[in-house]
Amino acid sequence: MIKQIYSLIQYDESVKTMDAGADNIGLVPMQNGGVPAHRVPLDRVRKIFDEAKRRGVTSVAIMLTNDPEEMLKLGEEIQPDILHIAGDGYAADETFAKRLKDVAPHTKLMQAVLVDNESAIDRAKKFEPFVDYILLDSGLAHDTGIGASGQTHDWNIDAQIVKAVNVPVIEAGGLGPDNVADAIKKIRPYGVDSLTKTSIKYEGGNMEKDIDKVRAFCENADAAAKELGL
Ligand SMILES: O=C(O)c1ccccc1NCC(=O)[C@H](O)[C@H](O)COP(=O)(O)O
Repeated sequence: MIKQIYSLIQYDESVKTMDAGADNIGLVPMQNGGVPAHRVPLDRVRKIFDEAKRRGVTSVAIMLTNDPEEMLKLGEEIQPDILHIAGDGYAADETFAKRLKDVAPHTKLMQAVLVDNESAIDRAKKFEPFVDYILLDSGLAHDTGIGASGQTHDWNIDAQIVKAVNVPVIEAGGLGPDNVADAIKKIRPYGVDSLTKTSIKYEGGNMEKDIDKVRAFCENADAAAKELGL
């Protein structure tokens, strides 16, 4: 079971998050979009992703800009393991996937799908031919994009999507140590993601990871997956 932990800002918390069991770590490289306090300067992104690579942890660059040219430029500059499109104004298409391969040949593409009703099943299927991962999420966040809401959604729809698409699915939206095992049992995803419920949030959008919660999230996810033989 892949445990994906967002959104890292500082180098030290990134190291502690990897020590606590994260398989994928995600952050928002400096861009025109997203919560200003979450944006990470590119020199720090490189330092964090270099450390992830050294440990065999997967690096994810979260795209909240709605400009595909800016996404491709960031992909080329950073060469992350995964580029995750999470904005609500632009979704990947076949042309984007090909252009990303040209500029970042080893970077996989993850597309967020907003699960608001059953039409999400067809929307997820549309991405299947050209993305490497689908992330199912709640939203919309009050400030931007799909996600970071801390809210769950209808898991029955997610379970249908996991069966309907032939792409690894990461489950997101309101997951924390308390409910990650239930989500895995109900949905049987490839991976699980957490932001709000494994973070301490401060005024002005500042936040840091709560490492005890990150560790509990990873342990509970692994225990549920083991119980199910996943
Ligand atoms: O990572 C961010 O800063 C972010 C900001 C605005 C929208 C989405 C963002 N991240 C996308 C993610 O995939 C989150 O981890 C996912 O939405 C889960 O969030 P939560 O429900 O808060 O656990």
